[in-house]
Amino acid sequence: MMMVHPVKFLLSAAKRPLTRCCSAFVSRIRSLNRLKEDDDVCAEALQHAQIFLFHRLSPLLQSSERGTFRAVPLMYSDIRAILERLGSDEAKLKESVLIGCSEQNQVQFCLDVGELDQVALEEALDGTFVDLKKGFFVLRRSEAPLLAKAQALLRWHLTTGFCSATGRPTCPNQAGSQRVGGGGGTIYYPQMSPVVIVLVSDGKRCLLGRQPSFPPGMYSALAGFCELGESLEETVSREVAEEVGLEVHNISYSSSQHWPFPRSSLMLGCHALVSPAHSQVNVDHTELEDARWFTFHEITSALQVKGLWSRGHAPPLWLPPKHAIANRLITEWAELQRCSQKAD
Ligand SMILES: NC(=O)C1=CN([C@@H]2O[C@H](COP(=O)(O)OP(=O)(O)OC[C@H]3O[C@@H](n4cnc5c(N)ncnc54)[C@H](OP(=O)(O)O)[C@@H]3O)[C@@H](O)[C@H]2O)C=CC1
Ligand SMILES: [Mg+2]
Repeated sequence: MMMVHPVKFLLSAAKRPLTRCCSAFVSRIRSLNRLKEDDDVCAEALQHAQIFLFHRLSPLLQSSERGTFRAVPLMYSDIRAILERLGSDEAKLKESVLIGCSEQNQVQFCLDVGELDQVALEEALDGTFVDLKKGFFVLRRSEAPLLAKAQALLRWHLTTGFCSATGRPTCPNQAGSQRVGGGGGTIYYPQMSPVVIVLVSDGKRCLLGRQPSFPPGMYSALAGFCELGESLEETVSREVAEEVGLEVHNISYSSSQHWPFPRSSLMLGCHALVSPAHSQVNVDHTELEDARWFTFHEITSALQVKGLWSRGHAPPLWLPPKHAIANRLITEWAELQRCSQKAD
């Protein structure tokens, strides 16, 4: 198995002095920003960083206990040796893209080696390149967002090699946080799509819908892409009206999440109410296979379902896994119901 050296890139590589009173978090953020701004400092950091390898956008994973996967961070020198063995060279490592910095001050990059032989790489690295759609839900919750971010950035680089206006090549900075060129010196930044996801309640029940592509029995909160010119509240109102024919009020923001499927989205999680007198659902079947109201009892039972079930023993309702913001919204709603039932 490939050894990962415990070398840490000390943030002192960022030479700009930081104010003494900075918290560790602020120091980390500012140092990361410096790496995005200064190609030389970033190239130096790369030599001591953890690098997560991808093959055609599938991350390198190792299976661990109880059917889970874990990410495999490698060091620069390890990857250089493997690249040389497989007929590539150190220059490839320059394509690495900065993705973050751990709490232990370990700078983290990712690199796609999709042009190299997958089987030979997997043998050399003692791991498997796993489709993120499969790997995401069995990765540790601390690792899944990092690999999702890495895949999003790598995909963006793969698809923005040329300027859409001039057709000329664009060139990344060393951190891979932007691409410049295309003839006019235009700077291109990674793009993502804002999406609202809303848990609608009538005070006693919550409304969930399912798309034909969902696994059997799975229902989730309603979601939809923001249109240009809309506020968060306007998107929530429009999506609920379009998909289930209801008018919502009391929209409140809960939290957000980067979501990698099918492409990078910023999921903006909300709660909203409908009046119990106007809660008759009218589903648009071009968008949803079904949508219906669920009671507190149905939701709390579904939240207790753990892991996968055997064929023939599927629960009546299956909710999105804990990695998904939909699960967080449903859990928040159930908690609120529990509190208000206690207060009654
Ligand atoms: N993390 C979580 O908990 C959850 C995440 N989600 C995610 O939310 C996202 C949106 O939900 P969904 O109900 O599908 O959205 P919508 O209800 O907006 O419907 C999707 C359709 O909108 C069109 N569309 C409009 N703008 C875009 C855009 N920028 N990118 C892609 N398609 C666009 C596409 O139609 P066409 O191709 O016909 O033009 C697409 O098929 C999904 O990607 C889904 O993965 C959903 C539920 C839970
Ligand atoms: Mg939708």
